[in-house]
Amino acid sequence: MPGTSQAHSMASDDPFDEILKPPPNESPEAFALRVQKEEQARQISLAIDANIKAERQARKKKRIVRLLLLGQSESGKSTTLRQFQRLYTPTAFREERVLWRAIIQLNIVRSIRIILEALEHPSSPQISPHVSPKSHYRNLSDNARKHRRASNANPIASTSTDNSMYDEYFMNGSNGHHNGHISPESDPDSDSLEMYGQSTSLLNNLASLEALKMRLLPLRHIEALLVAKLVPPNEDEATQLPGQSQNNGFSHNSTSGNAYRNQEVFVRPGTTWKGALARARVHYPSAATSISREDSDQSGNVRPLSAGNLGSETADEPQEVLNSCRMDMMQLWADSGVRSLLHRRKIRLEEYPGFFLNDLERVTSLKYMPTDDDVLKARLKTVGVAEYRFEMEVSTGRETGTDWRIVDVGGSRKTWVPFFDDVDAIIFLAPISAFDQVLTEDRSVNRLEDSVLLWKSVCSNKLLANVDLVLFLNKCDILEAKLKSGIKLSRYVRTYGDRPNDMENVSKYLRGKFSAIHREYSPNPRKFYAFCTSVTDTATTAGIIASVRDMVIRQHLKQSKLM
Ligand SMILES: Nc1nc2c(ncn2[C@@H]2O[C@H](COP(=O)(O)OP(=O)(O)OP(=O)(O)O)[C@@H](O)[C@H]2O)c(=O)[nH]1
Ligand SMILES: [Mg+2]
Repeated sequence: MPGTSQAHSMASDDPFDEILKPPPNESPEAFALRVQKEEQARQISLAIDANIKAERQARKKKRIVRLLLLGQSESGKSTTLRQFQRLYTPTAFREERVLWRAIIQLNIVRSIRIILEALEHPSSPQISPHVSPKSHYRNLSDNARKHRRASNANPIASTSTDNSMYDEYFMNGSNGHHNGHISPESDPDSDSLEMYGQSTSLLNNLASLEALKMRLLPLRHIEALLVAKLVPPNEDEATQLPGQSQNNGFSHNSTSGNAYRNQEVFVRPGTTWKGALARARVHYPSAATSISREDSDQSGNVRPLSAGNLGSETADEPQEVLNSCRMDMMQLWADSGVRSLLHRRKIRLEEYPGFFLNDLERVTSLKYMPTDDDVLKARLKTVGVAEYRFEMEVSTGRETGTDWRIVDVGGSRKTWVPFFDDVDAIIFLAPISAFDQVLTEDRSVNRLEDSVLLWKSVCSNKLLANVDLVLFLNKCDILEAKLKSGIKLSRYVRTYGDRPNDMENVSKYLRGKFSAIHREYSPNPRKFYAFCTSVTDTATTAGIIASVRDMVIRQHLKQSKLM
């Protein structure tokens, strides 16, 4: 019979042969049925093969868009990235929220330390990095300033060494003086605790202040615990104080408030994260993976968004300590004398990154779990360059299935250039609220000036000539509060003149300046996209990010010659 002969003709060393071969006395009907079934199975197998092939081809064709986030330290790059994640990979974002609790704990301890150190040194010079120093900026020679500007503001563009630009756009360009940076005058030398000693204030009762400080001592212990958990053991830089390595005239000894304030905990993409993540035993879907280019030889380097090896503890010692110190912390922050000392020293803690003192009751509760807003407000400095990859989880129409690569860079601008290749768009963040502040890393440089020079070098960079630039004039909420509190833009930006010191006029003015630089310095004409943003605000940022997403996709299609 045909079936029998076919079966017998097959190689006899196949172990399935004996089992699968047709029965020797197979009837013609059974034979026909068997052949029919075999054909059906073959068709199914072919269909499966075709499916796999189609999927593979679809994956190949899948859109990969690359977005680069640029801007000075503390401009809001990582926060913008977190907004993308919150919107497009909400599951991963939610699962990571627990990890941010440790960062928030550290942020709280840091704020309290800043207050305590301001009390320790009531008569030291005004040291807030958030206010231009009284005289040092003006005392720098032009050459020294130019040198600092060149090394700080233009490291990414070899063609951009012209530092007169800030003056041109923001100063009375005619006289060439740098007197646009008029620092608010204060008289710190006359500070003493007694002069803040309002009758009800802690500062009026030094014994109770000392007792309160003693009760807050455990905060130092948990700070050390948190730093040890977050920072890899062989990482010196994280605990080194900038003032120690560079004598810039502002360095204090390590016990001073300034030194402490300059010290920031950061995370660096690297292998330690992998082990840390394993210990945390938190599941991260592939959507939230990050690959460090700096460590590209160490492939498969998967970690959560810069949050570290935290969150797995059932008994959370830092949270317990914070909980037990809550009344003292609240008393300290609410104290009228303390507030007036901080005010006089121009330490505006509310504007500092990672400020949670107004939420102490909630965030120190034992069951505290960070909200979306808390995660966006938390401060964790990025060091190095990390590429975060995710596929949009939620359906967003034609963008479904797009693979996003968002590159978030940290302070070291030397590492930016390799990422200018193959970019679809750049979001440049300029924190315009910082017009009266100086860089933490170089207190001779005004933050707005730094942003302007950086914007110019990005606009003029030839590698980016065909890349769409999106400008976020960020921290508009802080800007508005500053203007309302009476801080005048014209004291720092002379060319602002006597225009009204309100949000509408100030933002319009700054937008115009940034736009002019874009127009003048772009190698080829291109569109100018600019938004006034407060990227910590979820509601307003969602709309802006949707616009950016559409723009980036359009740009990507254009570049792929699909449009
Ligand atoms: N109030 C307010 N805070 C903001 C805004 N944007 C960012 N922040 C806060 O500012 C801090 C710094 O933001 P990051 O996103 O960490 O800044 P970054 O540019 O990534 O800084 P580096 O990692 O040092 O380069 C964080 O605590 C944010 O919550 C804003 O628009 N308004
Ligand atoms: Mg960052």
